[in-house]
Amino acid sequence: MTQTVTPELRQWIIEQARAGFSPEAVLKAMMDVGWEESVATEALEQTLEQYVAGLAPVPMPRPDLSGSPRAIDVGDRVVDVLVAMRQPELVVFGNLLSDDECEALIEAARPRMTRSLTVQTATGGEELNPDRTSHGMFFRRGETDVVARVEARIARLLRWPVDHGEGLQVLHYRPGAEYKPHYDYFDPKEPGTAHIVRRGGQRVATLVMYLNNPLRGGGTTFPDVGLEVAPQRGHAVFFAYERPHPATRTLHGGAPVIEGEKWVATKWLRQREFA
Ligand SMILES: O=C(O)CCC(=O)C(=O)O
Ligand SMILES: [Fe+2]
Repeated sequence: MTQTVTPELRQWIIEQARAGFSPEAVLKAMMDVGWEESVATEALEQTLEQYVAGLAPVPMPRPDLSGSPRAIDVGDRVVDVLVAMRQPELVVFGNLLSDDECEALIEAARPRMTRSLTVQTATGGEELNPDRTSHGMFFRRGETDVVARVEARIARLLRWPVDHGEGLQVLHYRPGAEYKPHYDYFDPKEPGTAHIVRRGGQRVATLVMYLNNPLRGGGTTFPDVGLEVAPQRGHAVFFAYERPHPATRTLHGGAPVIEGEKWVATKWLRQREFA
């Protein structure tokens, strides 16, 4: 006797998937009530494929690169698109910040710099990290006029609300200082992550803005793809990670500064409002 796959069965399969059951578990449940393995497998594959294809894409911060623009007008400035990459999803921008804005950010940050800490996903606290020998500070969102202006510009460029962003972080590297390769998302396997993402959800994208010109060294490296972005005042590198997984190839680091010093401002974007 041939078995037919009804709309009710397809609906049931979708409900099981949405409840978090693995395809293997659903297959076993179907076979337990008498479905032939080949029919059940086919029904599962077809139904889930159609279901996933019909899902709305997850909204993400990203610039509008449709039509391959050479530059993007964000209202108060025309930002150059210098490099765009798919894997990792990455864009290098030129002319995002004016020299005056870079200077103002450095001067407002300078008196508040302390040795950089990293969020410790094991506990949800913060720790001194030997892989990170820069000094840093955080601005509150909108803390100064320049901060507010830059944040509003980023929101228009990346089409992501200001309130979904963390406060701007400023980092200062002296010769020899570096930030070893790391991911910016919070590792889902670490016990502290659940607590961290309660506020604003995961990090889904990063914008590193260069505030000065180191003489040598200090690029932002992406070891998985052998890419190094030169730190050039007013430029920025954007990269996005739709899920917190190494497959996004967003492993990156701040290469050691060889000569001169390096100042950057980092904006991390969250899934939801970061209150
Ligand atoms: O300094 C850099 O180039 C990278 C900074 C960075 O990775 C970060 O702030 O998360
Ligand atoms: Fe980073």
